[in-house]
Amino acid sequence: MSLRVENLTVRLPLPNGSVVHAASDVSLDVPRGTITALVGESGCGKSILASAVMDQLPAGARRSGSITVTTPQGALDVFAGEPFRGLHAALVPQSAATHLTPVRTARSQLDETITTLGSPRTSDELAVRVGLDPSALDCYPHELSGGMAQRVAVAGALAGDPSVIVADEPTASLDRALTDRVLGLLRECADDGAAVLLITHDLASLVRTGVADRLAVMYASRLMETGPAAEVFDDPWHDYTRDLLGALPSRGLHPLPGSPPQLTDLPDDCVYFLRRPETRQSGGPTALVQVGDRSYRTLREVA
Ligand SMILES: Nc1ncnc2c1ncn2[C@@H]1O[C@H](COP(=O)(O)OP(=O)(O)OP(=O)(O)O)[C@@H](O)[C@H]1O
Ligand code: NI
Repeated sequence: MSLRVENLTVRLPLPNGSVVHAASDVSLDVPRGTITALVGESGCGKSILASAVMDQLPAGARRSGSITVTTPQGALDVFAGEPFRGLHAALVPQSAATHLTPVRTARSQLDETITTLGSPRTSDELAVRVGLDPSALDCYPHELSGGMAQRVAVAGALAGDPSVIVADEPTASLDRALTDRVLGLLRECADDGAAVLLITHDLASLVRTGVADRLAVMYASRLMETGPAAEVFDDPWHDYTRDLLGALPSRGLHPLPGSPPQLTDLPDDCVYFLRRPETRQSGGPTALVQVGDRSYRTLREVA
């Protein structure tokens, strides 16, 4: 019941000949019973990592490395071509509204998921699990509020009792109260034994709810820092993490300098220094260095 990403590199060739560096040597462990939050600015590669975990990379993607989902029945290589989606690993999509078909009730869509997966669950049982009155399932998606639709999507993800849950911006369109409910739901899934990868750029909610056990910070296709969430929030080691946290309203709303880089044909060097020349940190090949249960990407000092 865990997720292990090892040395995952994903390259997306574009028609114009350039190549998007969507993930570069990413290694990440999400043990059972825990939530790891993957954060970073728009376009840094978070959703590509989610797609890789679900073996749903865009056509033409080149990848190396491995992703293993450990289930009660054993370890499963997600790139081996065996069916596993929904059963061993499930995705909670960003927008339930676009995920659900408008012409059928929530119940009929949930029932279809249950049947396809051969799950012993019932749609009423799943509705209750996610805090929905079962009668809400008889609505069409447009009759549901954003928060209710999102809970239907979570119910669908839970239908197969997955060992691994990947939630890609599951609270993007929700207000604070509903955000906290959906995050609370993911917490319950983890407490029941799932390994949860929560992708979000809503750091404020993470700080407020304390829902994440661990934090992984991504920048320009690479992990910059990982560690216990509370420790990283209190004492970020990498400049990028520090700047990202400094942009929070509770920490002074200091905007990050510049804008995120294009991910086409990135150098092997660490690129955050390009946005922060005053840090006097140069590029040069970098590495993620492990110190206890934390890790951070090293930068070479300018001599
Ligand atoms: N199908 C695709 N073909 C080519 N490039 C893509 C494709 N999907 C994503 N990319 C590129 O890969 C990089 C990573 O994208 P990704 O969607 O993973 O970012 P993200 O961190 O999830 O951003 P956001 O927070 O906005 O969702 C971006 O540069 C994006 O433009
Ligand atoms: Ni994304």
